[in-house]
Amino acid sequence: MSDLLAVQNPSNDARELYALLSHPHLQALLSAHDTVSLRDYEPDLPPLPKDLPEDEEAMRIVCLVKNNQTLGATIRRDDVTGEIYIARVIHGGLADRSGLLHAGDRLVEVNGHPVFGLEPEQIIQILAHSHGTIMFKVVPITDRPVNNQTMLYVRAMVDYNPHLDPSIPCADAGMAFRKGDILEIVDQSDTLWWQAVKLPSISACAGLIPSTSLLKRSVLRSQGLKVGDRIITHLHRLSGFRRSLRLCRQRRGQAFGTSQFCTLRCPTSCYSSLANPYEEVVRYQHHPEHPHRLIALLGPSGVGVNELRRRLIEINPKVYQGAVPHTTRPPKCHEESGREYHFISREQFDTMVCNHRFIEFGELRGHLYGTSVDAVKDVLASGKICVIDIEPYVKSVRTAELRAYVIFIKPPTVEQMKCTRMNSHIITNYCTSRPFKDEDFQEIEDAGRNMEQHYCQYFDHVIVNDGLQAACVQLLTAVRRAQDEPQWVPAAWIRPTHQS
Ligand SMILES: Nc1ncnc2c1ncn2[C@@H]1O[C@H](COP(=O)(O)OP(=O)(O)OP(=O)(O)O)[C@@H](O)[C@H]1O
Repeated sequence: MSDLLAVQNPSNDARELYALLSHPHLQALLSAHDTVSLRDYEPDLPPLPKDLPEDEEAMRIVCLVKNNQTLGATIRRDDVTGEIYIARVIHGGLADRSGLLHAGDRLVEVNGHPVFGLEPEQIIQILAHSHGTIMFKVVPITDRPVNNQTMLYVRAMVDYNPHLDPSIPCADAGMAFRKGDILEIVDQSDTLWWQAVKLPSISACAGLIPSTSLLKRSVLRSQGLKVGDRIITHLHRLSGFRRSLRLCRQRRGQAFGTSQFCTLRCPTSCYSSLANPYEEVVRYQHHPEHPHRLIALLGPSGVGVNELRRRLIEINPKVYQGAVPHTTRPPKCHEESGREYHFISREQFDTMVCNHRFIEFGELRGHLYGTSVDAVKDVLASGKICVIDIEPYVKSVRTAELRAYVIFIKPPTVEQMKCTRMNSHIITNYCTSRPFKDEDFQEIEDAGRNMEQHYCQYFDHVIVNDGLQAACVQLLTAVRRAQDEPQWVPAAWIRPTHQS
């Protein structure tokens, strides 16, 4: 300031600088800076004793203030030496955020208690009874591994509860998840126990989850199987699957046992949650220039899947369309091949089955019916959104080719169905219908629960079909969202993986 004042005939810039520096706020800021920069912040440590041995280990004293959160670290005892080590530091937990404790650090004292020779449970007790600041004396690990892992996102295909898993090192550090949950795996450095957060994440702190191989083993064990056993997922015989038989689904029984259908596409035999308990997923935004995603609706028979599908198409037939099915039955006089059905011979139909060209097929009154992949692709190629209803075996539509967005139509409670379906009719057979009975509602509810329990991991969206109008609006919104907003999809759709 004084230098500036001393300048004779100061330039405009110098004058402006002087005016700025004279401003009281800036003066206060400069004064605060000078005060802080002159202060000595070094800790006042006692001088090191002169007779320290050469090989004295460098120790680190770490003080953490414990709040309601757990410390976010697990410990292990080396059975040979009796030393206690930090086994892992939970990503985002208190210890991790302090940046002062690392997996592999040797624990020497906790709050002044030497821990050598103690059992991990005894140390956990010391920690559990400590409040406020906890002091750890540790010998830091010398070669800390560099964490160069990339983020991995997976969809859980099975349920997991750490409190029911006897093999987890610390159940409280574990993270429970349900089928269909999206997990962000933040640490895979341990081959057995990974760390993950559930998305959308409300906590920055990760939890322990079993690695793929460990989870596979524990799921197999719970099913009474061993690693290496050939997994054949059973077709869950759920009562209440689609009854209207507009397309009679899944030709069951002897006919499919014939050699002709030996390569019959069995939607579940090779598609098992047990084989892949975590499905790798990526965030996928449908590109406006690519064909739309297929919309696949499923739900228990009688819940209203077809009613909703029909109404959606009716809203805007220029945008939404069903796929034209194939059949071996002869055309009726008003029918035209490629409009109501693709009329084909039994031999042609069998060839398509053998070539896996059907998403679903079945037999009704001696005739075969099926929805083909090509019929769906034709609709998609025309720029429309194809809407089909399927049985819950979704393997045939969860492909890179069709990229199906699966919507589960869930029944409301029996009491609610009694109100909303008072004037509706259930289709009991190919073409006959009658008013709903109470048993029908119970059957729909049971079948819905069963379906959800077995297949919820494949649902991208769930709509409760209570009021028809409201369900229709929800369907419209969900279908738009499927095309316009980013969604989690199997990584194999975007880049082939070993799972594909
Ligand atoms: N929310 C609703 N409120 C009232 N009636 C409904 C509702 N949803 C569907 N319905 C009626 O219930 C009956 C059965 O619906 P729909 O045929 O769509 O069942 P579905 O799920 O396709 O089963 P299926 O294929 O076995 O027939 C129809 O008469 C339909 O109009």
